[in-house]
Amino acid sequence: MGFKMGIVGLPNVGKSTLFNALTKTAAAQAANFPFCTIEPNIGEVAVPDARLDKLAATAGSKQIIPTRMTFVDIAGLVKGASKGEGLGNQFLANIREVDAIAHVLRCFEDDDVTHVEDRVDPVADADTIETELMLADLESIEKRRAGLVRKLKGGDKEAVTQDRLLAAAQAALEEGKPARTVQVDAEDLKAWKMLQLLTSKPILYVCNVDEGSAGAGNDFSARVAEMAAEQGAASVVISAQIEEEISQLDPEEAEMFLTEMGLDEAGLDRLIRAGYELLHLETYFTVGPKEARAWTIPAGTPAPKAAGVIHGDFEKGFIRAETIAYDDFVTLGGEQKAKDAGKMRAEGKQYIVKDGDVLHFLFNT
Ligand SMILES: Nc1ncnc2c1ncn2[C@@H]1O[C@H](COP(=O)(O)OP(=O)(O)OP(=O)(O)O)[C@@H](O)[C@H]1O
Ligand SMILES: [Mg+2]
Repeated sequence: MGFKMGIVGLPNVGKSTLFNALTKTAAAQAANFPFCTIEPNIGEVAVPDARLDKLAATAGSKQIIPTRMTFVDIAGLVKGASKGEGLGNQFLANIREVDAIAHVLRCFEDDDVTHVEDRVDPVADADTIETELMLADLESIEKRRAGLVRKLKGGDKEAVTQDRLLAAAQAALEEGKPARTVQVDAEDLKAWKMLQLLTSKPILYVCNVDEGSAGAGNDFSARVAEMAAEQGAASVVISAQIEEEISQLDPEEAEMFLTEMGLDEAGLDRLIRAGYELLHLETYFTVGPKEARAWTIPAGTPAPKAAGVIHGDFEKGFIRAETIAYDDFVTLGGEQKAKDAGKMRAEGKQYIVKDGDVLHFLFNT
């Protein structure tokens, strides 16, 4: 499956620095000039989950394999981007392809680091980007609706749904509201997602603050948090520069460094988890002596589909899932003991997997 989070924002706000920190590489060129990034950088990031370590310790698993999420570092956008300014439309396709947006906002003062608009104002920056995305959506909606006219005359059912959804998005956008404010019925969700509207994607604001504000945030990030709350969006505070430094350290050094800075965990972990929540993703585990492994599923996934994440055959030949809740597994002391205590359930095809389930799939091939 794979879930993709796009890193979006004005040029030179720290997107590539953040990407490098997340992927613990120097894969993306990060430098103090606008439009440093042109081609998107794509990287997979382990989703931190303390439960996985506990499960591995309980079962004596040799290897720990976290689940992963993809981040895409996208070129910076500027005012007029929807009309071709800056890198123009090139980046829009990159944004269309992601499942959610991490919108990086500059929340640090530093006269040496260029701001494309020569001032630090994250709320205005957020507005600049959102406006461009809304304009791009409006333009693409107009084009697409014009392209549907013939099919609509023919009564094509799919076209009718598409046009109805596009019209709803258009109405919101014309009122200056992003497409994500449109209430979509459950049965339309799939078609809605297929429209890939830029402003329909869930958004997480990332406040890139100065080193000293990594713990408590600053006035800029407080204003972003306020704006996010008004929109019903999430925001996290992070210092991309510090995170990049921490990501280069070995785990013990990193822990010491975090303590020194008064942080209880790396901002990246919070960011990755926030992204996971934003996408309504959940985790189930497979645990044995060889490995303890985490797998990602959308919330509400039935057992056979969850099995299919491991292998298509698991889904096709699904018989049942031996299921132990995470807490039972850990407090009772592993699979056998949980089973002895009557805490292993045999779940069938209708079972909706719960976050934290430890599963063992039985299947036919
Ligand atoms: N929290 C921070 N505090 C101070 N400087 C920072 C911080 N985060 C990033 N920077 C600096 O800002 C500059 C731009 O960073 P980066 O290249 O990551 O931006 P970008 O958003 O990817 O830009 P572009 O859109 O041009 O690709 C770099 O010099 C980086 O070191
Ligand atoms: Mg960059």
